[in-house]
Amino acid sequence: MSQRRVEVAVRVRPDDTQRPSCVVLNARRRVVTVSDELGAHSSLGSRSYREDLLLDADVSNKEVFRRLILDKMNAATPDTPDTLCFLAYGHTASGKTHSIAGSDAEPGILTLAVEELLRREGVVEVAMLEVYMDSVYDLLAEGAARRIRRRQGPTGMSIIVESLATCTLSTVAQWSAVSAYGMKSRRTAPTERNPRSSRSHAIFTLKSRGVRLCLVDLAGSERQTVFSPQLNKESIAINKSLSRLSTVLEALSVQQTKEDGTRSYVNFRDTTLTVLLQRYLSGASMTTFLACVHPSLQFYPETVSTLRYTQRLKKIRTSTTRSDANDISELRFSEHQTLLDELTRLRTQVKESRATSDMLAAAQRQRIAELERSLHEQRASNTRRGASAQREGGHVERAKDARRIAGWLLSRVLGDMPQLNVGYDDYFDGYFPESIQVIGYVSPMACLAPRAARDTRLAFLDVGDVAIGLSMVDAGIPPFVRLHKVTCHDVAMWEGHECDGDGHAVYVLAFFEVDERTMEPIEGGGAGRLACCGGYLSSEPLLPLATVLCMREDAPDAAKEAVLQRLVALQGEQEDALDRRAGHSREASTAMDEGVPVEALLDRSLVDRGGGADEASLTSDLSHEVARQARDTSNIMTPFRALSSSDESDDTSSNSTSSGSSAAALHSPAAAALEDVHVEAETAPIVPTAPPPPEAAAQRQRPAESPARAADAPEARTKLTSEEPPRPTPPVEHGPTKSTPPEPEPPSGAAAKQLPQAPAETSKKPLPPPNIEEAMRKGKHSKKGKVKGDKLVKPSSCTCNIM
Ligand SMILES: Nc1ncnc2c1ncn2[C@@H]1O[C@H](COP(=O)(O)OP(=O)(O)OP(=O)(O)O)[C@@H](O)[C@H]1O
Repeated sequence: MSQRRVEVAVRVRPDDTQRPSCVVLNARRRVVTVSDELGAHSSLGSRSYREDLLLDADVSNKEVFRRLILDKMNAATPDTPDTLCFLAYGHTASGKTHSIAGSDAEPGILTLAVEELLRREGVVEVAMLEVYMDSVYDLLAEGAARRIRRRQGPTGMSIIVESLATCTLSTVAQWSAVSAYGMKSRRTAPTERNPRSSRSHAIFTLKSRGVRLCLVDLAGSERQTVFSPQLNKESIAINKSLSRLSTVLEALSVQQTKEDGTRSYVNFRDTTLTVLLQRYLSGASMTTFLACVHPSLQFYPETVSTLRYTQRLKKIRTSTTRSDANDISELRFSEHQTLLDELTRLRTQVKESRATSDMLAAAQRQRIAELERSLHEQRASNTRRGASAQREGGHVERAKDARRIAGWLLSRVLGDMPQLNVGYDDYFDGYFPESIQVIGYVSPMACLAPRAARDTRLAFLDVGDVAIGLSMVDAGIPPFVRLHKVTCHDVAMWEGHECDGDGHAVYVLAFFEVDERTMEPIEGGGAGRLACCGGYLSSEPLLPLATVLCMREDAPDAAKEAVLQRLVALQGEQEDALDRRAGHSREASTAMDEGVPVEALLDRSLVDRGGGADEASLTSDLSHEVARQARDTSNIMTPFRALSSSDESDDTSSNSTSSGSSAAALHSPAAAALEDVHVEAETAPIVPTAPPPPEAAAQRQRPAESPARAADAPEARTKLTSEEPPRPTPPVEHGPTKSTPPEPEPPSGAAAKQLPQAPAETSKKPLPPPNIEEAMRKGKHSKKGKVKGDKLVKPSSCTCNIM
């Protein structure tokens, strides 16, 4: 006996347009009214349609699933068809795909059905296909295998889709993977009304022991107003298949039972879609049509058309037919047993992998706790350090600014006196392969204290860019960065160096001291390990000790000079910003803006120091700061430690009159120069000076005095410095050769233009007495050669140290 097995539900999606609504639902009477109060589509007027079920815009997919599928699954009896079919129908952008496939935020009916079947039976078989331009494509197959053929089953009622891939699933995770793959394979395209409009009809089949489900996401009926050959072709195919479906439904709705008990003929063969849906519309299933509508007045004609369609569906009557035994969707008993076995095996696997992941999670939790503890400790120690810095010298921020400016002034001195950097340069040079040369570096002040010993507790990061390297001194680097070990010589593996215009590579390496609390070596061959040296992983933000610029040794000097000029220019920009903030004069940076060579900056800085009262007091502040930092090695930004006495016995024996790390740092050649700057700025009037008498030169070559001695004898220091000529650098003795002092090497290039040749011609402030001979006597021969024979010379490519 024929009966009604097609149910119709109307779902109104939320309105995303700013237009008035044209749909009113009367849930009690189950009537939808579509009205055009503004008369925009007056010819159609207001219509009412009675439906089986109404779902308004607040209803979720879960609720739709419960009311339209779950309730039927629960109410199934041996007399009802074992197949449930669910078709989403409606115009474009009305919410069909949202209902069936859902979104990341809201799972669709398909996922909810898979989860339910897995819960009930532990296993489910899934197939997905799409009908595109009247051809069938397997959504779970790849490449050419996607296009598949259909054929009539032996009884004529069923359709067999040949070689359709089916997946047997036992977990939700497996389903997630399968559905993501299948959905991605669907043909979609942006259209006028839907940025992800389905260009095909999709049919999803779920089979388990008791139930089989067919979910159909029909492509939306649409009118193309924008000309696009492809979209138009697709639209024609979509509208044609929907129109044939409509014809079939119309025929079914008026289908008569003949005298011999047979039913009048309905032609399903015109399109692939109707062929595939035949069994679901002919009594072998309980079928639900979900008519999706958009409430906006803009979609008034489409909404009326969809609801008219539903009226036809309500008239369809079918007689029950049983499933075709040869249908591919049939699960046979032996298969069932196999599936149960597989299910048991998979469940055991899941249990085991859960145990493993529990162990991993416990280890990770422990590691996180450790990291949090050390972070906490470090924060506490930073706070203590910050508080003591405030007690000592006032505001921390101001001290930082002063340090930067002081560092810059000092770099001008050192820029022209590379011999004072000898220990520092050698320190970094010692780490790199012969082919790589250090050409400049950016560092906080106290790092200038040379460290002769090769200390392997250093790590570096190739930051790839001079500007980034410069800003890192202040900003630091974020945590969880992999750093190279200092011994890493595999230059090809250093990341992302920049190249100058002529293709000369510039390596910008930020150096960090290895701290066991915040950095750990990466052991084993895991993915996090650097292939060249293994590397360290930092778990905390870090501030570099120094950022070192390197180039290939054989790069032309002009290229090296250009990189340094760029560094100087960048530093100038930073200094400008600081000046603006602090309200200082910009005069000091003018030279950099104009691109004056590094050598010339020394003179300009000395002239600046001879300026007005404000500058003099600034210089005095700065020189205090310089000296203070030379003593202070505890700052977080200056973790270079002082020279140990075993490393530098010569240094300490010749220079030191006190002990302890700060004293050691102070008596390095650079620190001696700093001390000189300090004393001079405090006491010396700035006067043009005469060339030094030989004794003064000899005096200048003596070891630097301790701060205590300097403070005790300001007169002597004043006298000494006032007698100092700024240039030329005196000859030095080196090694065993104690011959006649050679002539000082004349300055060359830009330096020759800028540096005074005779003291009488200049008003520049005299240079503090650097302890050059001491530095040279220490025998720190840079492999780049800062000493030639008995002569002290500038390196062929200048080294610039800028803070
Ligand atoms: N009930 C709803 N709740 C929230 N968002 C919805 C709802 N219905 C539809 N949408 C959203 O509207 C947009 C269009 O919906 P969807 O893609 O489902 O339309 P469609 O009817 O399948 O269109 P087409 O036929 O062009 O493929 C999507 O971004 C979707 O998330």
